[in-house]
Amino acid sequence: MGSIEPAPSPRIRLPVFDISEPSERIAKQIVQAAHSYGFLYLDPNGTPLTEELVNREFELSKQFFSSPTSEKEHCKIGPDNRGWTGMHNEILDPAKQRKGDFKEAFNMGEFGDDGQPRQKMPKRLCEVSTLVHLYEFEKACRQTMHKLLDLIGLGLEIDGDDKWFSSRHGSPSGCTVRLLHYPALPEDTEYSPETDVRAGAHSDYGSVTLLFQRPGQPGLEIRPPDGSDTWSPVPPYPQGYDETSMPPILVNMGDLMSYWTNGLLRSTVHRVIFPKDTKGGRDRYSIAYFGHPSDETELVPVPSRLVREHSESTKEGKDEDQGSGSLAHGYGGGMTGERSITAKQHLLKRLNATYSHRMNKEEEVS
Ligand SMILES: O=C(O)CCC(=O)C(=O)O
Ligand SMILES: [Fe+2]
Repeated sequence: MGSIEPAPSPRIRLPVFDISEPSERIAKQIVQAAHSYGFLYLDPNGTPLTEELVNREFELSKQFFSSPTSEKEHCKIGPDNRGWTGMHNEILDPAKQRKGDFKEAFNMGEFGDDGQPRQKMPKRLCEVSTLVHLYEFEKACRQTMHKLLDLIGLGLEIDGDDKWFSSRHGSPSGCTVRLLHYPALPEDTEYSPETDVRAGAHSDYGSVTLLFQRPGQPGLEIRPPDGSDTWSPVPPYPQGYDETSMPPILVNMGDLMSYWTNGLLRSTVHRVIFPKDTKGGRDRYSIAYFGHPSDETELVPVPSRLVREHSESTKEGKDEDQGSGSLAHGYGGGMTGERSITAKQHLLKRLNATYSHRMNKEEEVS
């Protein structure tokens, strides 16, 4: 008898928000989506992230990843979480994966106020006009994050401070632009779709993540809100979206946002798989902007009636696990036990966990 096909993934319809005219109504809807799904789409309209800016970032990403391994190795990732990490070097869900993620990535930390990078940059990304662009892209991501955070603050009815979140997202911080490349699998490669994945199940560490996807390069899946042990695809274009323009920006809440709101905002577990129909025959490129609060921000409870009410209603509940792949959401049990760690301590804690799973071997990028 042939093998049994896994049950089809339930489709969920994430809302798309146009924030060109921010309002209380939109703010409430964003908070609702961040609570229910932990994920939502942003129409680039109303953000400084133009098609030109995003396309250029992807072009540079392609150029960098196509450079020889020896060049990329000059900028190998270190404990500061900046630089290049090669194929199978990270394993995001060690309990489930047979081998490391089928991906390579390049992390860029914050640029200085002078527009210069604070890390060793690869040859391909060193030209003056390239650095100017990379700085502009990072700035546009930061501005978009601030606008989104102000809407989240408004939707959460934060006591007397419209900029509660954004004023806590300055510099220095762990904010990172991450270029990602998931190479196509050669035709005859043996792989098992459930254990060999492009990025294992995980939740993000920071406050909010912006994710840029490319047309025709699907693969991202999230745990559905009902907590079931299935996966729902999050395609580059949501249903009914005008596919002649660039894909909307995907936003998700990270562990820190969940921690800060005692789980009111959901840090949803997600993964990236090889598309089932093309048998992994196509490369996927994506770009993530991981938003983090300023390093010294103390993670005291968010002063919001809604967060307080949520905390009351879940007081009886148990602490949740931290980012396990089998859960619908990540680290949400923030307000119990010891508190008041800083954003930097929070990030280091999570990075240390990842580092113990990073394999310190020489990588070959095929
Ligand atoms: O490539 C993607 O779609 C997602 C990447 C991701 O989830 C991550 O790097 O945290
Ligand atoms: Fe992620």
